[in-house]
Amino acid sequence: MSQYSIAVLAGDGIGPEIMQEADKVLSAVAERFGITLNRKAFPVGGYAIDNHGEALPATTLVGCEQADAILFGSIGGPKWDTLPLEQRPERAALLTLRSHFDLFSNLRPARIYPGLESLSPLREDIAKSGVDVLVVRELTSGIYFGQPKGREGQGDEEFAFDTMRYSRREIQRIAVAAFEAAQKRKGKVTSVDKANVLMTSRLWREVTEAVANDYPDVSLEHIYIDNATMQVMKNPAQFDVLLCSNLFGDIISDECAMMTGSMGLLPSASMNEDGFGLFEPAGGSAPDIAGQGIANPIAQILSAAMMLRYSLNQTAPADAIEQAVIATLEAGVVTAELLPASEQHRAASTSEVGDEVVRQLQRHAKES
Ligand SMILES: NC(=O)C1=CN([C@@H]2O[C@H](COP(=O)(O)OP(=O)(O)OC[C@H]3O[C@@H](n4cnc5c(N)ncnc54)[C@H](O)[C@@H]3O)[C@@H](O)[C@H]2O)C=CC1
Ligand SMILES: CC(C)CC(=O)C(=O)O
Ligand SMILES: [Mg+2]
Repeated sequence: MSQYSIAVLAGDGIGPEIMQEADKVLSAVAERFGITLNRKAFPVGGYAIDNHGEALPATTLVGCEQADAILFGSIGGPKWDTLPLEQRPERAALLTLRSHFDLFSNLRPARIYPGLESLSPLREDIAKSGVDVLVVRELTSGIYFGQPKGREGQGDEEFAFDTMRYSRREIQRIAVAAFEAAQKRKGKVTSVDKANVLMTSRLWREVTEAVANDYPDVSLEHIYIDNATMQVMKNPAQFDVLLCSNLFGDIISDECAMMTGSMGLLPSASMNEDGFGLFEPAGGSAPDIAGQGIANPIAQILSAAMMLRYSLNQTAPADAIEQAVIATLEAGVVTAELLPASEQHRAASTSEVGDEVVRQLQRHAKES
């Protein structure tokens, strides 16, 4: 029997609430497909600072090293915002994990499913135009990691600086990931940059064009980030794979999430060259809605599906979860943020959505 070990890092804010629903779904899918998914929870983020004195305790890192994959919730929140940058949960835990495991390839798929266009805030004709975008974001370099960064000077002369830095090798490997993804999709890569002002973007263009020569079946176009944010609203169906640096991918993937209706719908996979990965919702800890039982658990559930697909090579269970999620949305079992003000009375809670995904999984098992 296939057996896997998963390090579960729920984190802060809505993290533990939505992780509980992903856990239910993993139990159901394991039972249906006869696989063993051993999950072990580890502290991370603000919770770990409060209870263990640091955002990424050594036991958590070792637990992740010993696992086949990491299922991550979200971290951070107002309570830890005033800590020095290097101690904050986002940098001390999440960026450290990404860097430690060399998780350079971040996949963020955003799709408006036929029949579910009403969930999108986009105008109906745009929502119905066939929106299916994969953001491929470089995740371990660029301005989030470049050195030097810091603050110097005093008074009005005080200044702060970050360094945006990319090597040829770093651009090349994420470009290859984008082209290979495009080969399995519609065969189009749109590379997002700011080559009219940034040196890193000029190198980015040069390298992506060189990589494109190895993929004659995939077309490559370039777009400036400012125009890209506009085009995603105006005509998202023109895009297949959006290849982005760390910063631009962070920004545009939130926009792509909203195209589908909610930040709470967008899962992500962060992979290294060995196929090891961390799987997490693209959004954050949502402190504005945490603790109310109203957060959308779908991004966390779909992240678990991506984990099964990409790190554990369990395609059928991953497909089954994705189908159960679509069936749940089609059945209208959705959290409040997906509904207009006039329909708030029919909003489902976080756990009701998780229960419905499990029910749909079990229903489809009986039918098949
Ligand atoms: N991977 C991670 O752990 C990330 C952590 N963060 C951290 O999270 C905290 C909050 O950051 P924000 O900028 O507010 O971004 P956020 O993504 O947490 O929230 C932005 C908006 O989306 C909504 N939202 C997000 N997830 C949702 C869900 N599952 N269901 C329904 N609505 C949802 C929130 O309620 C909020 O209105 C910060 O401390 C930030 O640094 C931010 C992004 C990623
Ligand atoms: C800590 C941040 C870089 C996380 C984030 O916003 C993201 O990965 O989308
Ligand atoms: Mg982000």
